[in-house]
Amino acid sequence: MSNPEDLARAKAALRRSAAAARGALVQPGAGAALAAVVLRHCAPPAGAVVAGFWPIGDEIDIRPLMLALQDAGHTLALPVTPPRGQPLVFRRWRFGAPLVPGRFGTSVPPDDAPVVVPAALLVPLLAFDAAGRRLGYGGGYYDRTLAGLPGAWALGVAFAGQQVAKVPAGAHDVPLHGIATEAGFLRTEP
Ligand SMILES: Nc1nc2c(c(=O)[nH]1)N(C=O)[C@@H](CNc1ccc(C(=O)N[C@@H](CCC(=O)O)C(=O)O)cc1)CN2
Ligand SMILES: Nc1ncnc2c1ncn2[C@@H]1O[C@H](COP(=O)(O)OP(=O)(O)OP(=O)(O)O)[C@@H](O)[C@H]1O
Repeated sequence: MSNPEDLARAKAALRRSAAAARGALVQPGAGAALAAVVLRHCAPPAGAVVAGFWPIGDEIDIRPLMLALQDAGHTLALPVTPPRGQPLVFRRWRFGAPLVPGRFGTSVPPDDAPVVVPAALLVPLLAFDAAGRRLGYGGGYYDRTLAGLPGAWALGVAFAGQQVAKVPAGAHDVPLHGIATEAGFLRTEP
């Protein structure tokens, strides 16, 4: 997959099929099961600032996990989406603090919430594979963001059914260190 047009086409096709298939994976209790998996198998380092995200559409609900991490003493942050081509900005947030509408239907902390640099990131995705490759919505936001945070620990979070045999990837795609689902933890770093 060396040709950029072929890669873009393959990603677009997988994006369509993965988005169409994800709705059938949504199940009550998945968010709580995901939280238990992460706390047991791949909890972030004590005290780390953890970037989550406010779920949209059919994404797995990571709010039980974020609440458990806050209760364990972590500072939480949520991404604010800048114009295309720029990395995400993370602002501090805790349960009960306000959220305002952001780009692409996201909910984000207001402008007066302090900007923080996360040491660990919970990363949303449409599809993943056993090598830790991920397919997002196509904005390239997480790839740009992770490229600028080389020391950060990136954990993909998804329904187990979002795994595919192979996610097509190019030079910009930053692999995840692991993927947590409601069914278990898959370590993907070498
Ligand atoms: N919950 C969440 N927050 C996030 C992301 C994400 O993937 N999920 N992002 C990841 O980069 C950034 C926002 N970027 C985004 C870029 C494109 C689309 C997008 O194309 N959305 C689809 C519909 C998604 C759905 O409802 O399932 C669309 O508008 O057609 C969404 C977010 C930061 N915040
Ligand atoms: N670090 C980067 N520097 C420059 N361009 C990048 C970088 N990362 C991604 N891109 C570009 O952004 C566009 C979208 O990338 P890609 O299809 O991998 O998005 P995605 O991973 O599905 O989306 P997201 O990360 O927002 O969830 C592509 O044109 C890609 O070349």
